[in-house]
Amino acid sequence: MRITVLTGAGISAESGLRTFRAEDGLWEEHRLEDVATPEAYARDPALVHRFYNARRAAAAAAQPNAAHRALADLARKHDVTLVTQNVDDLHERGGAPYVIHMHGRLNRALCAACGHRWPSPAVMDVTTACPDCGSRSARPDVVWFGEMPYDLDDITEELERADLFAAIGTSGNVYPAAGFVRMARQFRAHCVELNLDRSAVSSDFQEHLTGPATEIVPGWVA
Ligand SMILES: CC(C)NC(=O)[C@H](Cc1c[nH]c2ccccc12)NC(=O)[C@H](CCCC/N=C(/NCCC(=O)O)S[C@H]1O[C@H](COP(=O)(O)OP(=O)(O)OC[C@H]2O[C@@H](n3cnc4c(N)ncnc43)[C@H](O)[C@@H]2O)[C@@H](O)[C@H]1O)NC(=O)OCc1ccccc1
Repeated sequence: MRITVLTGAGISAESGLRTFRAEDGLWEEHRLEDVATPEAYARDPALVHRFYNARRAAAAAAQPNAAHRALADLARKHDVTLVTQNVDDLHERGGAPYVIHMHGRLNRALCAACGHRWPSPAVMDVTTACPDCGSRSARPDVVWFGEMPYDLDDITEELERADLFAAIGTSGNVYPAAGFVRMARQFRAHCVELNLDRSAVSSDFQEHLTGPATEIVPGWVA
């Protein structure tokens, strides 16, 4: 059985990482366009660095939970492609052998001048230099709004050959990720949504498991 799994911020919520749209969500005190767009970075790189330094520290202090570990088990037993919108590394620390980070990673830096990538220092700021070209235009290696997500060709290929597509802890508001369920349906995959509550694309799924990820994901995997 070929399984493609898409995860969002909800799977890391019980590890203490804030989601985006909840009342105490990340976007509460920060306007998305002020911290997660290339324009924001050009306008006020110091603010953007502070935002991602805080998230990098929170992710480093967090521990993978039972949902992360259950997906690692699933990946050891089945032909699983694990795609995440999350920029934390809790899937890997939960034992997942391979993870597609379609929106990038907090623990990697990207040189906006030469494109070089390297393991991110815990704290970055406007003086952080690229170890390759020396220019001081280091940014977090995350995909900002208006930028092309990573590995879309590989993801599309997996969606086309999936027998089962599962979305876990995602609100279905951000594209192209929110459109994956429709692509999987087109290729006759069975689609299941695992979430605390309904999402913006719940009607596209044939099956719904509702509850906290640490409770419903291990049960679904078993
Ligand atoms: C706001 C939205 C309308 N805008 C977009 O979607 C835009 C524009 C757009 C493109 N196509 C469209 C079509 C229609 C409308 C708009 C668009 N998309 C883009 O700009 C994308 C780039 C988007 C990526 C931006 N970067 C992120 N992250 C990295 C940075 C960072 O993290 O700072 S997005 C970021 O927000 C999203 C947050 O969503 P979720 O993860 O779902 O989190 P959320 O808080 O919303 O929901 C949490 C869910 O969990 C549940 N939950 C909570 N606790 C638990 C719990 N305990 N257990 C279980 N579930 C739980 C909740 O109930 C809830 O349902 C994630 O994707 C996350 O990565 N790029 C692009 O389109 O490029 C060109 C292109 C063109 C053609 C083809 C390809 C590309």
